[in-house]
Amino acid sequence: MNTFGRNFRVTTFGESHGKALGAVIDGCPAGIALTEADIQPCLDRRRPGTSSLVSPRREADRVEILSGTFEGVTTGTPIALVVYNRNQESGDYDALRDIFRPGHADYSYTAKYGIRDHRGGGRSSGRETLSRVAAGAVAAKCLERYGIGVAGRISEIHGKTTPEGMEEAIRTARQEGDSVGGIVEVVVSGCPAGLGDPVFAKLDALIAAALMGIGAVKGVEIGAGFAAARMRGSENNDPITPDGFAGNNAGGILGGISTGQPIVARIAVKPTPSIEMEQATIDTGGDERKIRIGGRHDPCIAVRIVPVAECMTALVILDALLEQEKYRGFSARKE
Ligand SMILES: Cc1cc2nc3c(=O)[nH]c(=O)nc-3n(C[C@H](O)[C@H](O)[C@H](O)COP(=O)(O)O)c2cc1C
Ligand SMILES: C=C(O[C@@H]1CC(C(=O)O)=C[C@@H](OP(=O)(O)O)[C@H]1O)C(=O)O
Repeated sequence: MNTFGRNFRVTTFGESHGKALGAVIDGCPAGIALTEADIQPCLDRRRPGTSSLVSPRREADRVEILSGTFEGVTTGTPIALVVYNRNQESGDYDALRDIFRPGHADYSYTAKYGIRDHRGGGRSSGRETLSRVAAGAVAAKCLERYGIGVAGRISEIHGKTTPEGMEEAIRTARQEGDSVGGIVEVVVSGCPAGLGDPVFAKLDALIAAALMGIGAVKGVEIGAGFAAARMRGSENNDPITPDGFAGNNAGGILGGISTGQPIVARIAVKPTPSIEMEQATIDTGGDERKIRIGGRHDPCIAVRIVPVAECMTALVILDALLEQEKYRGFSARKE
């Protein structure tokens, strides 16, 4: 499955070491002002090679809009977005052709397809997320019309919560040929009450699926999340007052439907699987092997995942908003 969403439908294509990656959006409302300049800043925040704390792969990640706009405005037809790969250096992966990297998707990918593009993980590469960010930037532009914003931040790296502590944890891990994980928080502001379904397509379920669908995300919590399991009802319930909710343990969602409060989601991001430190694994023939992984890798994916998490959340919120407009539009016509 390479398509996401019910109304604002996004199909992504491409591989990390192929010719290009991109997205096709079907269902974008017409009349939204949209040029590459609306998308590029999001891609710039995600791209590798921007500091010593991220993968040194040098990619400009310039986006081109191929279709779906006329004179800088969306036409309601499919929007195709493309970014060409320029700095693959696929030779880094020659030694990994027949070896499964622990923690990456090599083993399970082979189990599923029986064939694997070993260069950079192919479709399972974190680079695929540039396609979602490009599409998410368009969603965020649409959400501006409704006064809805999505903002993410790193709240923790390897247990450290100060900027200095986080940076040191990453640098130390990298020096030791290792990697670290972290926690990223995403907040949706300005979201109206009433988005999401009471069953199945609950807004929290959709957000969790969207965020868990990003590589390296191993946990999602909404509002108080796992901490709620250690509270009493009297502590966890957000009192309702004539002026609104006093507290937001619910994270802006009750019964799968937005309450109008900020929507708060947090994700647990695992340490980068490709590390230089020696690891035990097997090759495609099932024989024991020891590997040290070279090439260009992120020492901490949490650093780069922030715009990806924001964009996936924006896609969910816009999709839910368009869904809600169907209901509201229908009942308005009945009146
Ligand atoms: C933005 C981003 C950057 C990533 N960078 C790397 C990397 O440099 N090296 C690596 O081994 N994995 C990296 N990953 C993680 C792998 O893509 C991911 O762990 C792998 O696909 C296995 O999927 P899973 O962790 O969800 O099980 C990155 C993921 C994201 C989202
Ligand atoms: C290139 C990006 O991140 C890549 C994500 C990634 C992986 O295995 O997920 C592995 C590395 O790429 P490669 O070894 O294929 O050059 C990272 O640099 C990007 O996000 O744009």
